[in-house]
Amino acid sequence: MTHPESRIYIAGHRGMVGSAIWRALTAKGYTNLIGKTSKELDLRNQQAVIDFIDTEQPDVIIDAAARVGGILANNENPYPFLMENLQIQNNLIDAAHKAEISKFIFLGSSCIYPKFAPQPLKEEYLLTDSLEPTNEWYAIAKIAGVKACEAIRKQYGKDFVSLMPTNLYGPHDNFDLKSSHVLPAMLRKFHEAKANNNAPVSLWGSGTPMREFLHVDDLAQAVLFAVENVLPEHLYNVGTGTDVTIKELAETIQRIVGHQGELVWDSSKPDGTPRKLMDSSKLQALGWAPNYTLKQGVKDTYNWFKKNQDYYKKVSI
Ligand SMILES: NC(=O)C1=CN([C@@H]2O[C@H](COP(=O)(O)OP(=O)(O)OC[C@H]3O[C@@H](n4cnc5c(N)ncnc54)[C@H](OP(=O)(O)O)[C@@H]3O)[C@@H](O)[C@H]2O)C=CC1
Ligand SMILES: C[C@H]1O[C@H](OP(=O)(O)OP(=O)(O)OC[C@H]2O[C@@H](n3cnc4c(=O)[nH]c(N)nc43)[C@H](O)[C@@H]2O)[C@@H](O)[C@@H](O)C1=O
Repeated sequence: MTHPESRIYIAGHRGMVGSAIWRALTAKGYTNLIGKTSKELDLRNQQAVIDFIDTEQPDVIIDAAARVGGILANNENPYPFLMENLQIQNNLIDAAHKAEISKFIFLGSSCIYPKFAPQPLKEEYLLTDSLEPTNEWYAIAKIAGVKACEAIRKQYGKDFVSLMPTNLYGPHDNFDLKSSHVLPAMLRKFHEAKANNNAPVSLWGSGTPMREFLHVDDLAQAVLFAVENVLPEHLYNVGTGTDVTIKELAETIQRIVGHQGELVWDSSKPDGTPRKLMDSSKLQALGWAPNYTLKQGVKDTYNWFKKNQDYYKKVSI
């Protein structure tokens, strides 16, 4: 069992997810959190990861480090999204296994499920059909991570568990317009267009795909739940259970930002998967539940965005 002095290593602690987990654990009284930037420890370097885990001997490892991006970044960078994610997670999982670390929490994504699987997506639909082509490279890496943790759990009885979040958003998101996900991209586009005399806003695809959005602080509570409990199965979906069309999302964000111009849909950009609503009832039955509504979450993120004008100007990948 974990306790406030447990040594917990959060890989990717500066990212949107890792920083939310750090906040949640700190608020709960955990005092021995360990974090390294990618400059200090490149997780693609196997020997460096082995040495680091051997030296630090954490009680728990949370893998929130990955090469992450929206639909276009995934589609245009298949090799790094496949290979860097395999390298990062393989190095962490294998070093943790060899150093006898007893608890490991792996973060995947809802894109691991087949493109046309029945909705809502249940954990058992994994590997029942083919993937969405815009992100199959990333999805295959994530599926390998789920399977590596499942294999260690099955063969050695260790508490290695995988959480599959739906599309996330919140403080410290990536607001770069080329590499970001849709929600931060819309916040920035509407904000800048409003300041530019309510200029038209160009959005990608048809607006008809549906997505489920979870505030990152709600995901962090799910990770905290997995830190503090031994979950009985190897794989859990983490979502709200509600989805919206991309057009509905645009209208919600447009209202919150107060933009009054036109919306233009750029059909040269991909739609991606038509729908990926998850069934998160397994984790909810154990006791986790989300708190934010989409409206509250978007308002919270927009406030954060306005206070951090320099942050979102970070360079693209
Ligand atoms: N964003 C989303 O909508 C979703 C995210 N997820 C999952 O959550 C996890 C975190 O995503 P998110 O927080 O959004 O991503 P971010 O891009 O915000 O953060 C990723 C983190 O990974 C670290 N990292 C990347 N490459 C390396 C490397 N070679 N060595 C060491 N560290 C590295 C970065 O460290 P540094 O800052 O030091 O460079 C960064 O802090 C990922 O596993 C992702 O798949 C799942 C579903 C949806
Ligand atoms: C989390 C998840 O994230 C990715 O999958 P995705 O959900 O398709 O990603 P997305 O957020 O970028 O787009 C969602 C929808 O929104 C539309 N859209 C409109 N206008 C903009 C826009 O301005 N930017 C972006 N990025 N999308 C836009 C866009 O065309 C698409 O229809 C994968 O990386 C995958 O690997 C993964 O795990």
